[in-house]
Amino acid sequence: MKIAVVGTGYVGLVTGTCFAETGNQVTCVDIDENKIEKMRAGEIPIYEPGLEDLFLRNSNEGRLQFTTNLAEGIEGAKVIFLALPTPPGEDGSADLKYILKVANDLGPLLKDYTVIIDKSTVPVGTSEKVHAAISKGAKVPFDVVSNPEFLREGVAVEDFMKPDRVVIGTKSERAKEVMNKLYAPLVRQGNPIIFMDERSAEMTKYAANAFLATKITFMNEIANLCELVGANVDDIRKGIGTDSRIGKRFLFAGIGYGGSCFPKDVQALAKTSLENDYKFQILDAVMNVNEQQKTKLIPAVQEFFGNNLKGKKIAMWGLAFKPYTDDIREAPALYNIDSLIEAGCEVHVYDPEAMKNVQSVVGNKVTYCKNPYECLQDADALLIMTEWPQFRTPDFDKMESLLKNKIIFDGRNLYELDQMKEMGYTYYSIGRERV
Ligand SMILES: NC(=O)c1ccc[n+]([C@@H]2O[C@H](COP(=O)([O-])OP(=O)(O)OC[C@H]3O[C@@H](n4cnc5c(N)ncnc54)[C@H](O)[C@@H]3O)[C@@H](O)[C@H]2O)c1
Ligand SMILES: O=c1ccn([C@@H]2O[C@H](COP(=O)(O)OP(=O)(O)O[C@H]3O[C@H](CO)[C@@H](O)[C@H](O)[C@H]3O)[C@@H](O)[C@H]2O)c(=O)[nH]1
Repeated sequence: MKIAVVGTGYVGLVTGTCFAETGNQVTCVDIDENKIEKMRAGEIPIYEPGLEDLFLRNSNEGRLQFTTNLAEGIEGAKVIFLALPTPPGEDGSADLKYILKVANDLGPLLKDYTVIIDKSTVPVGTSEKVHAAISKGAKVPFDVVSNPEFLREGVAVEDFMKPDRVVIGTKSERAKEVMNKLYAPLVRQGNPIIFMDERSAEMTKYAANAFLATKITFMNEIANLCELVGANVDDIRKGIGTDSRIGKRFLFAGIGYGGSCFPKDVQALAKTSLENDYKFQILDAVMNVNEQQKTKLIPAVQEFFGNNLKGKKIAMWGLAFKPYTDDIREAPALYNIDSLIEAGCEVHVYDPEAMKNVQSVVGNKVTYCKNPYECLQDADALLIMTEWPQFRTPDFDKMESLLKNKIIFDGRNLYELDQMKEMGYTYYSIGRERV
C-alpha cells in the first residue's frame, strides 16, 4: 500500500519505518528541512533503540522516502497519517494548529478516495474538525479515522510492531477495510484491533495516559507516606503488583513522571473536563503531586548541607526523562538542575544520550562530562535522575575514590539499602528508609 506520514518526529518516523518494514511504500513529510536532509543522507534524527537498522534497510531498499513537499509526499497515497505535534496551548488544552493547518492544505491535494488517519493525541471532537477542514477544499471522497498511538519512547519499535491492541475510531466500512489490511501484519498473534467511533478512540488515548500517570502518582504518594511511617515502597510494589487486578507494571515510585506525553495529556484531559463543566478531581491531584515530586530530593540535599548549597559541586547522573531515549521534554532532571543552580551549586552532568539536547536548552550553566565517573571528581554529592542500566552496577570503589562525600540522592531507587549501609554511604532514595 502507498502511505504518506505527515510529521516525522518520534511517532511519525516509527510509524513510517515500521509500515515500510511490513512491505508498504512510505513517504515521510516534514516541514523541518534539516531533518529531511539528514534522513535523505541516511541519518536518523532521534535516538530510538532498534529504529536505525530498520530505517536504513527500508531506505536503502527504496520503501522509505522523505520530502518537505506535502503534495509530492501524498501523491498516490491511499492512506495519510497525521503524526503532528499537539503541544499544550496557553490554557493547557491541546493546540491543534499544526493538525488543522495540514488538514486545510490536504483538501485540494486529494485526487482519489483517501483515508486520513490521525495518530496524534487529540481532544475528543478533533476528527470532526479535521474532516471539516479537509472538506473545504476536497473534491473527492475521504474518511478521517482516529488511530491513537500507544508506543513508549525507548521501546517504540517493539511497541509498534507488537502492540497490545490497535484502537481505531471510524464508522466508515470502507475505512475499516483499509485499516484492517494495513494493520494485519501487526496483529497476527491475536492482539486485537478494537473498532469504535472516532470520539471514543480519541478519549481512549487520554484515558490510557491519565490512568497510567495516576497509577504512578498513587505509588509516589504511597512512597511519601512510607518515608513517614517507616515502610519500604519497593516491598509494597511487589506486595500489591502480584495481585493480577493491579498488575506489576507502572508501579515504580520515583521523582515523578515526565516526557512529552503524560504531563501534557493529563493537563489536556483536565481542560476538556472543565470545558464540559466537569471537574475531574483526581487529575488535579495527580498534577499537583507530580509537580512536587519532581524536585522531591532537593529539600533532602538542602537539609544534608545545613541549608547552604553555595559553591557545592553536585554530580548528576541521568538527564533524559527515562532511559533509552535522548528526549528531555518535561524531564525531572531539568527542574532539579534549575533548583540546584538557583541554590548556588555547581552542577556536573552525564547522560549517555541526552546531553546534546540538554545543552540546547540549558547551555553552559552546567558542566557536561564524558562519562559518569568524570562527574564525580571532588563532588559533594551524587544525584541520580534517570535509571540508565549503566548506573545500576557502577564501580563503587572508583566512585568512593572520586567523591568528596559518600552521599547519594537517588530518585530512581537503583541500589539495595543493605548494600549502601555496608559500603558506608549516606543514601536517600524514594519511599525507603534513609541510610
Ligand atoms: N512521543 C511519543 O512517545 C508519543 C507517543 C504516542 C503519541 N504521541 C503523540 O503523537 C503526536 C506527535 O508526537 P511526537 O513526539 O512524534 O512529536 P515530535 O515533535 O517529535 O514530531 C512532530 C513532527 O511534526 C513536524 N511538523 C510540524 N508541523 C508540520 C507540518 N505542517 N507539516 C509536516 N510536518 C510538520 C515537526 O517538524 C516534527 O518533526 C503528538 O500528538 C503526541 O502527543 C507521542
Ligand atoms: O513505574 C513507572 C513507570 C514510568 N514512570 C515515569 O513515567 C514517565 C513516562 O514513562 P513511559 O510511559 O515509559 O514513557 P512515554 O514514552 O512517555 O510513554 C507514555 O506516553 C506515550 C505518549 O502518549 C504513550 O504512547 C505510552 O503508552 C505511555 O506509556 C517517565 O518519566 C517514567 O520515568 C515512573 O515514574 N514509574
